[in-house]
Amino acid sequence: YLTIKDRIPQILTKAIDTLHRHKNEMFEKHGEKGIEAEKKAISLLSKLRNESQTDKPIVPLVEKFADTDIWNQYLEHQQGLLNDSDGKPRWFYSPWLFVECYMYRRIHEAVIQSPPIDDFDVFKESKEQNFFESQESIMTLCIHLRELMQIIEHLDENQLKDEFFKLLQISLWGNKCDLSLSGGESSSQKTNVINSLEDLKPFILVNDMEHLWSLLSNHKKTREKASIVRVDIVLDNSGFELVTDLILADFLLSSKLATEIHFYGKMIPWFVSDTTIHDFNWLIEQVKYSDHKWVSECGANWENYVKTGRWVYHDHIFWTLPHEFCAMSQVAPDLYAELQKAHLILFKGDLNYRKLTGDRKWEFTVPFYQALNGFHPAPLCSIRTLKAEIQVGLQPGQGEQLTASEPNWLTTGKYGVFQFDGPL
Ligand SMILES: O=P(O)(O)OC[C@H]1O[C@](O)(CO)[C@@H](O)[C@@H]1O
Ligand SMILES: [Mn+2]
Repeated sequence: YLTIKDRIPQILTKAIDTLHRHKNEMFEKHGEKGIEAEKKAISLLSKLRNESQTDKPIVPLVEKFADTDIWNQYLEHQQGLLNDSDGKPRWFYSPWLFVECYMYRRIHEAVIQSPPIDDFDVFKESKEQNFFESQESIMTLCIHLRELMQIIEHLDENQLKDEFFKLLQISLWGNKCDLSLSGGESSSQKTNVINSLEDLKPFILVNDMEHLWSLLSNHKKTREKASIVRVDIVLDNSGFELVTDLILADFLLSSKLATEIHFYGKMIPWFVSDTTIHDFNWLIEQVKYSDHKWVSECGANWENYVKTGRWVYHDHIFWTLPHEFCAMSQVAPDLYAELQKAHLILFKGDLNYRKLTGDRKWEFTVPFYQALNGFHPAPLCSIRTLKAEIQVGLQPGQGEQLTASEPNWLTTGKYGVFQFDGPL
């Protein structure tokens, strides 16, 4: 209710304002046609805002795009779920996950209906701002990584495990910084997160980090010389969070816990801050051109991993569909088959958790395995701070206790989980 009532209008208003402010740039690039296109996109977004605020029916997509038919089929499926046979799904009377995804897909539709500005990312500015505002933390993390690289060969098992756990936790708390929860308002990282890790530990409600370590360190011990250990990361937000993920990915290679990292991002701008291929490349470039020698070395290494294929970035339209992940093997069998090649899949963030668990009102004690509802492409782990009212796999009484002491514990991003599924 809060998302549809407050966040969506706020995000749309911000998108409209962004288009307004780029008017001159569009004129310089495309002349009068650019101005016309900007006007058209604005009017489509205003219409969208009005539809949502007045609880209009959710209408099919009209503009042809790779996923238009799948979306419209899904809409029909939603309609089929309504008891009332000629009732249409509406903004305030449909599943949250579906409506929220639909809103971002309609923003994209407004933009692709407005050539020549059809590649404009209305959230790009906010994502870049998040990166620049987190500069100091990013620098601290990159320097930490470079220092680690110089001694990594000399670390014993326990020390390596400690470092692995540190970088996992940094990537977890990096997930606090998304922009859709704050309605697109700035949410950057300003404190030194490395020093806060010990204080934050009590807020990790499910902590399966040990499983991740035993899985990867066993592969490292038992693998043949030229064989592959592949870790896949389903990315969430660009900016600070993406830096924490790339640092973890760099460490996995340097520590030889993995030999290949595969990343998955979004094909269209999504939930304000989610990473697209453009954001991914832009961020690596930014880090590479840092004035600080060690920071820029990180960027150069990352670019090199991409060039040499040790880091692989994948696009797939499935990630911006409204479907829960248990539908993946049906809806996107090629993607499911790709994920099956991983030795471990890390799912970053809250939206991925909602899709892993089908965004259902599960009992807190339901096992994660059960909530995954048949989605087991490979051993997987959700790394997520809690921003939505879904949590499974807790100890009996744990959820109730939290509710009694902190009514908003599920939605503030203060708590986090490392939740693992796979053979032990
Ligand atoms: O970037 P994350 O961690 O997926 O968080 C996004 C979350 O913010 C919200 O958009 C807020 O409504 C949730 O729907 C979503 O789960
Ligand atoms: Mn996100």
